[in-house]
Amino acid sequence: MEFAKGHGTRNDFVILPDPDGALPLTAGSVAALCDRRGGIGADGLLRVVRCAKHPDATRYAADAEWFMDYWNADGSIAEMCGNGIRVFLRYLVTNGLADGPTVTIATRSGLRTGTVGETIAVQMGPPTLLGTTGATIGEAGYPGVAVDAGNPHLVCPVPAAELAALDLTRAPRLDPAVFPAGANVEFVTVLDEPVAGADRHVRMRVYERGAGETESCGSGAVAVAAVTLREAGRDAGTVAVDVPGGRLTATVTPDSLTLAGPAVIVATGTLR
Ligand SMILES: N[C@@H](CCC[C@H](N)C(=O)O)C(=O)O
Repeated sequence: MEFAKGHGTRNDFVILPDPDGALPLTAGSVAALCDRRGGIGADGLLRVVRCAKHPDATRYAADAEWFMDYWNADGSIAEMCGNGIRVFLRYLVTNGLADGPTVTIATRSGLRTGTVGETIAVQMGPPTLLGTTGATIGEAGYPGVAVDAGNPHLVCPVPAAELAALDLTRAPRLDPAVFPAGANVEFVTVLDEPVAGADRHVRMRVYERGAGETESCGSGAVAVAAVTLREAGRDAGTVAVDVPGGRLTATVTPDSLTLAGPAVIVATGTLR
């Protein structure tokens, strides 16, 4: 079985081409492939399958050829992955499976259209800011804003000195009444250093549901940008989001959100 490996700002993915949906993927087989010692190693897995061949995507078959079947490293399934979409688009265009530069794919959260160039920009749709809630790490509480970015997020502003010191080796505890299916938790600090072309500049760390601390999370950057702009009293603007793996840029208008950043394929191979 052929595979590829790619990443977007070091949020990394195993890519499995399975146009006809023939692979019997299970939580166990995905977790084994994503295992960094016994498998290929990744934060998640992207199955490249035709919409017409996957039960979660047949309704999109008239509008998109390909479905991003996204799995977290622990074998759980997620609705959305902002870095995964960009890597998925890079894979499609690099392998001649889609004509660029503009490609629409299906996800469990709906159709998404991206533009493939040196970087890849995806129309993510406007996130929904929900109520305030919080996370707990050890004895410390972190108030934040719940955000639906296609998948669930909690955005917690923290001072710069605290951001680097946070222990994200274990999952922050959440209110199960707010997040019955868990959530990705972003901790964010607004930075003073301006970035050309951006209205706001922030630094983010993330604990991803189903993967642990990762070096980047595209949907997390979307959630962070929406919260950052709202707290600045703005309904539009561009936010530069620095993550441990690089920089993402989120541009918000009242009815859209575009996520942009690098996405690369680093290897191809054969599974034994
Ligand atoms: N890394 C992704 C998000 C992947 C899914 C997430 N862990 C979840 O369970 O919702 C991104 O770049 O958005």
